[in-house]
Amino acid sequence: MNKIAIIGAGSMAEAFISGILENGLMDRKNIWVTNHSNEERLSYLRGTYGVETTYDLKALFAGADLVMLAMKPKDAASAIQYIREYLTEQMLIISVLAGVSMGTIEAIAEKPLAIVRSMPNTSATVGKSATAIAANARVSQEQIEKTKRIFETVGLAKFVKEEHLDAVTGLSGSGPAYIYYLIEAMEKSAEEIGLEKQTAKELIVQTLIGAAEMVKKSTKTSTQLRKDVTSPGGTTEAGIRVLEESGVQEAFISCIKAATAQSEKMGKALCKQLEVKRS
Ligand SMILES: NC(=O)C1=CN([C@@H]2O[C@H](COP(=O)(O)OP(=O)(O)OC[C@H]3O[C@@H](n4cnc5c(N)ncnc54)[C@H](OP(=O)(O)O)[C@@H]3O)[C@@H](O)[C@H]2O)C=CC1
Ligand SMILES: O=C(O)[C@@H]1CCC=N1
Repeated sequence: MNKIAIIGAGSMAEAFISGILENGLMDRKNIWVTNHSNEERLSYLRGTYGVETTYDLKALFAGADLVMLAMKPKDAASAIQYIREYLTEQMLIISVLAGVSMGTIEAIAEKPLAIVRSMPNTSATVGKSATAIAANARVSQEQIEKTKRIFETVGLAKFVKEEHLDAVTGLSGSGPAYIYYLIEAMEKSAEEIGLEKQTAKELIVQTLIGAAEMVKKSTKTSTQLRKDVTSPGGTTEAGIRVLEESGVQEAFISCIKAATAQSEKMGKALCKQLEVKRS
């Protein structure tokens, strides 16, 4: 791989920089990063990872065959407009923007582009992202393979149809937050029932890892695995009864649907913003 220009220097950008370097996929001198205006952040990335940082667009894009869009969706229109003259059809554009379609990116850039749209999650920071990726028709087989290699440096990478990416965003993009929410509840209850904080944390973490491994490796369904824990008249039955009475499973389903709808809404809002600008 030649050179990547990363536009946006936040947590997602850092996860990819770290993953690419740890896996020896690219030389640090070929990873170039820019952001809107936070020079301190660029200095941190330069100091920590030895990557190149700049606000000089000519230098940023010179020889770049990969461009990663890693700003917030609300900043996408202005950021892409700002760099559009440097984007070419030969480059591969990798987007991690929630809710922003490949068509919208081309519309902002006002030119056809080879784009992959992805939805990773913050577990990319520890190489454990669950990432879904879609590619448009201009992306070559070689670029698909490149993309897969890049995303596999931060975890699991699965190709899906673009129409499924909003649902993926609601499910696994936001997913870590749902799990942290559950962990918060487990931590609070551990404190209330008098368990020592550090011990409780270790037990909670191992319980989550163990349950995840069971779902991954067992041939049983998650429903069956839950039933296996639940002895008749026992503790789990008493606990699950409270969850059922409180409609917790339905609430989780509504939560994922709401996040999916929000991803769709964010994409539409950006389209509207563009229409308003043009009219
Ligand atoms: N966080 C998450 O869980 C996930 C996020 N995503 C997606 O990843 C993207 C990035 O998220 P995250 O890393 O959390 O965001 P951060 O807020 O951490 O970082 C955003 C970065 O974008 C930069 N930026 C803003 N405007 C511009 C511009 N005009 N030109 C260049 N850079 C600009 C900011 O620079 P400055 O600091 O100078 O303003 C900052 O470096 C989002 O689109 C999000 O939807 C995808 C999956 C999961
Ligand atoms: O909350 C968000 O919009 C981003 C996208 C997926 C996770 N975080």
